Amino acid sequence: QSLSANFYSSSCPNVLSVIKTAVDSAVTNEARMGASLLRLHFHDCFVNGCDASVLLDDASDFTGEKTANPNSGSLRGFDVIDTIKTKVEASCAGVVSCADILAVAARDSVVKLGGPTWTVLLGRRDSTTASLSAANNNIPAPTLNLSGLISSFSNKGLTAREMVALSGGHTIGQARCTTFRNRLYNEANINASFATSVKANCPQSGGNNNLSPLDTSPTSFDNVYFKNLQIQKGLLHSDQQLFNGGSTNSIVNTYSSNSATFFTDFKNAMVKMGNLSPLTGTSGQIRKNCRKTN
Ligand code: HEM
Ligand SMILES: [Ca+2]
Repeated sequence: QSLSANFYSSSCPNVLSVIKTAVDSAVTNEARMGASLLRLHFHDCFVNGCDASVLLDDASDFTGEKTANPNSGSLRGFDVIDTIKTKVEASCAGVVSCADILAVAARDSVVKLGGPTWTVLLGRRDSTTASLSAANNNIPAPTLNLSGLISSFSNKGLTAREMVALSGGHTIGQARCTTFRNRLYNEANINASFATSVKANCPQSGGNNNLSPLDTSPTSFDNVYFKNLQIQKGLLHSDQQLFNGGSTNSIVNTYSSNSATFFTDFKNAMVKMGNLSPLTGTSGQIRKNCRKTN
């Protein structure tokens, strides 16, 4: 089976409005939550497909993905997903998957922060297991160079251009000092005054969890991330790799000068990422609680 826009139109007609209301309220309360929900969907889809594996706590028969290196002490938004799931279960028990809730919440987050909208295809089901090792191996690290970033996305069937568009997700949200310290203190392709100001909150030792914004407008989904890359103000090593004289410089230039092109490419790439190996039909299950299998 393939996913479809109207999957819940008779079984749970209000599901999209329930999710939107809850996301709007969570993002109004804390803008960063929109970023966190977008990232949750990405970290779900890159690990054995969009099957809500990222939401599972450790269980007796598997270790969850929450303790994987890219996720531990970093992923957030699980409580918001739980709140949404409780509301959805109240009107449509056992019908809507956690994986679909994540995909819709990611879209609604982007829209709430000023980004493009798109139709989320639905009908994903939830996994009955999780993979710590796949999370460690498949989620790209911020230490990767351009070639590593391109291969990481190409392993998921995504092109270099789609990798650059999706990296534009870093137009919102924050990162911890531990993920960009080496760039601040040891890299040359960084704007000097930018490095100085970020160093103030990310010392050479200590402060691992201190946060800095991923672009200079971290609560607006816009193309400022790409404008920042052009002036060597990428926060992560991996961000600046997209504009470091290589094959993706021209894509960054395009997105920087034309936000409509960025928005179109971003939403198309989000739909493609959202289609990564979903469980459909009778595979998997509809979890009652997103944190554990039924
Ligand atoms: C291209 C490869 C990517 C790498 C190496 C990467 C790496 C990272 C890192 C290291 C952080 C900071 C985590 C922390 O300090 O706790 C982060 C945050 C974030 N990432 Fe990525 N990421 C990538 C792609 C993506 C994609 C494709 C999306 C979504 C489409 C995305 C969305 C986000 C968001 C929204 C945040 C901020 C989350 C928050 O504030 O809670 N990233 N990423
Ligand atoms: Ca921004």
